[in-house]
Amino acid sequence: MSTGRRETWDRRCWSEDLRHLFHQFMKKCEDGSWTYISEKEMLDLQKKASELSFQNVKPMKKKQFPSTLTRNFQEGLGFEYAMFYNKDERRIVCLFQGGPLLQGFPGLLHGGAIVTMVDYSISILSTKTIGFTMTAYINITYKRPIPIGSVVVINGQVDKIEERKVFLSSSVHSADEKTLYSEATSLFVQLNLEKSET
Ligand SMILES: CCCCCCCC(=O)SCCNC(=O)CCNC(=O)[C@H](O)C(C)(C)COP(=O)(O)OP(=O)(O)OC[C@H]1O[C@@H](n2cnc3c(N)ncnc32)[C@H](O)[C@@H]1OP(=O)(O)O
Repeated sequence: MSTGRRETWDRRCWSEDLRHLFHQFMKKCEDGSWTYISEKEMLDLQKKASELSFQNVKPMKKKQFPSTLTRNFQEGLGFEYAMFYNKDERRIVCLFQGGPLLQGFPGLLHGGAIVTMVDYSISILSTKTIGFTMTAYINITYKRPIPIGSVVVINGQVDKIEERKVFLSSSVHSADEKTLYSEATSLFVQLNLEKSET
């Protein structure tokens, strides 16, 4: 099934900064330490998630699952991002450019949009680390406001795994790494599908 979106490097709405960082990370993928998480992989994850049955939620009918929140905006107006995964280091990097529909204070990104992108990035990391998980909590500290249209780098890492619990920390920096915008700590819990199906 098509996402209706082209792969990221085709997007005209990307700023020069985002394109530059994207190509830097694609270079890091050449030795296999990092992998780019493609639109197809994102879509496959979303599709698999839609087929799960847990907490009395019935699986969705095949071919009737919507995109995740972050892909439901017209190109350039909402969440523009690309993610890279480092399996050995249990890390994820999300290059993120927030568009005008994500505005809070005039000219600045809404805090809800920022935490959405952080949460989604680390949910991909925790899911790739131990299987499907949900956010139990995410504690975010906003240190500096993020201008609409600027490019930020979200770094997420797994700090600790205790059975079904994955503890993660994350940060949001400017592309030049000089400004720390936000920091977060979070717990994701692996879905207990057996328990929820009973
Ligand atoms: C592929 C697409 C992915 C996109 C996902 C994007 C990320 C999201 O938006 S997820 C949506 C937001 N999150 C939610 O809606 C989750 C709502 N909460 C829940 O459903 C449940 O509380 C859930 C699944 C987190 C945990 O429930 P359950 O599986 O029954 O676990 P439960 O047995 O209660 O707890 C397991 C362990 O976690 C701990 N735990 C659970 N919640 C918390 C919490 N909030 N704080 C601290 N510890 C917690 C428990 O204490 C327990 O620890 P231990 O094993 O040491 O005793």
